[in-house]
Amino acid sequence: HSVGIIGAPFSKGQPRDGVEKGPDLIRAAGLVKKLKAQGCAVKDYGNVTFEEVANDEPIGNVKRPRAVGSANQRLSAAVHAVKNDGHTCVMLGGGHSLAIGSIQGHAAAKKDLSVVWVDAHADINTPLTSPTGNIHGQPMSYLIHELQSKIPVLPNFSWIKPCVSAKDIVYIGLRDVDPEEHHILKLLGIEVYSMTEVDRLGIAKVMEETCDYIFSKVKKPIHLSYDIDALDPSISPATGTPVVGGLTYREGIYITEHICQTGLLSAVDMVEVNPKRGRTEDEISSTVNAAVDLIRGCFGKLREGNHPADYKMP
Ligand SMILES: N/C(=N\O)NCCC[NH3+]
Ligand SMILES: [Mn+2]
Ligand SMILES: [Mn+2]
Ligand SMILES: [Mn+2]
Repeated sequence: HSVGIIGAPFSKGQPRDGVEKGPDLIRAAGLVKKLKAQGCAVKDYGNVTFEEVANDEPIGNVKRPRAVGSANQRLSAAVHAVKNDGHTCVMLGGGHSLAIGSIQGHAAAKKDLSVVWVDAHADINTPLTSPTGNIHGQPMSYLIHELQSKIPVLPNFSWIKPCVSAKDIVYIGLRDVDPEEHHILKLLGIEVYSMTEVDRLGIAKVMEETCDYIFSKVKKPIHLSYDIDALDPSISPATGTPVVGGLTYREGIYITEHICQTGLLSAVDMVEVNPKRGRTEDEISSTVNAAVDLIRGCFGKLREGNHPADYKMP
């Protein structure tokens, strides 16, 4: 596996700061070294620098539109470059509003994508349905062809081109969905494996059905957007909007192992790690270590163990 890492220390899609510390915390936990140890070629492209935007007044109830739009435009260019260099892109957040730039930049390089969104939340409010106006609850709405008639003009958002079809999206882990989002999911017929389906089917069947669904038509590169709050707060408490009844560590890892074995993973986001939301160092390290382990699972780490193809027994 050839991996390109981008840090996106950005928090303005949501009201709680601290999430901008995610990229460097994940690096400090040894991500690059561990990926190299499991046989990956890794290039760390560093952190995207974001411009300060003054007087970023809300538009309607959409908060910090100019900062979020500008940050995602820069992130989009960075992801596009990593893909053009031939790597699988790992975007370390930062808040989930960054999926706008990550998916846009990925689509600029790869055209048609499948999106697997692992999250307690659907993040599919439009600017007009969002109860809070926080853009990290809205990123998908800016990306989906079928929702474009519902998106108003926003400053610094004009560069965004819708690039994902509703039929190419699968959600896993949902358990805190706004009524307006639920209506959108049903209206668009988007494939959803909420925690109910995870309980009913078990994670193996969920992943089998997910892959059957996204491969039922032509096979497309996979964009895996992983919000750490998909995991149960007992594992990943240091995050902005924890929700009880989440994925176990084992289920979370199974998802990444299964996606890896498809051979189609083309970009992964790991977002919403927020050290300021951990009450103890242990809570922070549990959250950060889970993020690292999930990424390692995306790139071939198996719980049965691994050994290099060229290993020669002494
Ligand atoms: N973690 C969050 N999204 O994934 N928070 C914002 C969405 C709340 N409805
Ligand atoms: Mn955000
Ligand atoms: Mn999210
Ligand atoms: Mn979430």
